Amino acid sequence: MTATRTPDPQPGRTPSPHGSTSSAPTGRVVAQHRGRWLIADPSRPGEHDARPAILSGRLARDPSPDAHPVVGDQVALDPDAADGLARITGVLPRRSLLRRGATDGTSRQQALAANVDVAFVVVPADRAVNPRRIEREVTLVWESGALPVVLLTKMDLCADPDAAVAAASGAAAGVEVVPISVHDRHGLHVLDHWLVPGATVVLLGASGAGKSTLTNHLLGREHLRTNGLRWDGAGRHTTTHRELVALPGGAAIIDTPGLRALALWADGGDEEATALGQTFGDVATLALECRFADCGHRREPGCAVLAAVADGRLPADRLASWEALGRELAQLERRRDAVARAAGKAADRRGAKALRVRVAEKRGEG
Ligand SMILES: Nc1nc2c(ncn2[C@@H]2O[C@H](COP(=O)(O)OP(=O)(O)OP(=O)(O)O)[C@@H](O)[C@H]2O)c(=O)[nH]1
Ligand SMILES: [Zn+2]
Repeated sequence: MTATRTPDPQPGRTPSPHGSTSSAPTGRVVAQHRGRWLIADPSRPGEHDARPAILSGRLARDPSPDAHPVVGDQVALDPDAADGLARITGVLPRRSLLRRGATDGTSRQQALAANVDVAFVVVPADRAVNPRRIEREVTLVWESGALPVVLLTKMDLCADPDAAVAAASGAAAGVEVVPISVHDRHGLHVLDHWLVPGATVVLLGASGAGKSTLTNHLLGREHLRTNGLRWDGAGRHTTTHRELVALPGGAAIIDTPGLRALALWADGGDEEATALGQTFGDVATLALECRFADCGHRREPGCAVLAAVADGRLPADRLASWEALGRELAQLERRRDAVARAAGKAADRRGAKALRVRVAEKRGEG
């Protein structure tokens, strides 16, 4: 990723959600809290000078999934409300959208962060690398439209660095794997590659993986001391958590509760097949060699996937994981709320595809 993007629209003048040019002011959602959204000037992402806003009546009544803004969104504003509180009138087209599936067994989803460019999948190397978890998280990131990058953390505590890198690389075909240690300051400069001005990043990963340690390193001490988010003019602050925060070099990081450990969510259509195929490129490539185009890779004659398992080229666990994630995605797809299917998805999907094409081009260049 060598080209520097300028994702933020020019302050004050951006395409409206409907594509026409509008002079409505815009801003970026840096935090969301009990019916209030904290909006920053798009030219200065981060918590500084952010101001509170609520949804316009029309937007508040919009029932379509993903209609309401989340952290990272670019929004159109009506600044002229009589009570001095800005109204969010619309959400501008998204480059990506990270969602988490419902934890209650329904097909309800929750959008967590928008316009994320790069998701660092944080994997601790002080213990055995878990390829199944990497497969899941990388698939979810591809699905969102962001670019996944695997960070192997705590390399200073890693017993067998080569084996850890090999295990992580094997789980995420085609995804860059970066070994780092915040403790030793090892490998951290490599992250500058993605932390370009205007980029938005998130860290995903299990508890204890090293996300906070890395976030604090990236933010620097200065930011930690002034971590309060302003919600009103009365000097009240919330200090419970960070949301979207500007990094010293001009990138921004989104760190919200619930984003760190995501359940898989399928977007429907061909998207999940694409995301799965990107994570499991090796299996997908093998499957092209199966005798039958609709091979289920169970007991079919001439199955290239089973042949690869039999002679050790493909770990049986990886095949099982591919099948399990495929089943999970198919099940989510079946349970999906019909409303969600119909409403508001097309624009999202086009955005995700466009970004994926850009990412693919960039990876091809590099
Ligand atoms: N030796 C060493 N320890 C590290 C490194 N990075 C993080 N740790 C330690 O690993 C532990 C977990 O790190 P955290 O940053 O709290 O992990 P987390 O992913 O934020 O965990 P949650 O907040 O539970 O999601 C802490 O004790 C850190 O000090 C590193 O590079 N080297
Ligand atoms: Zn097969």
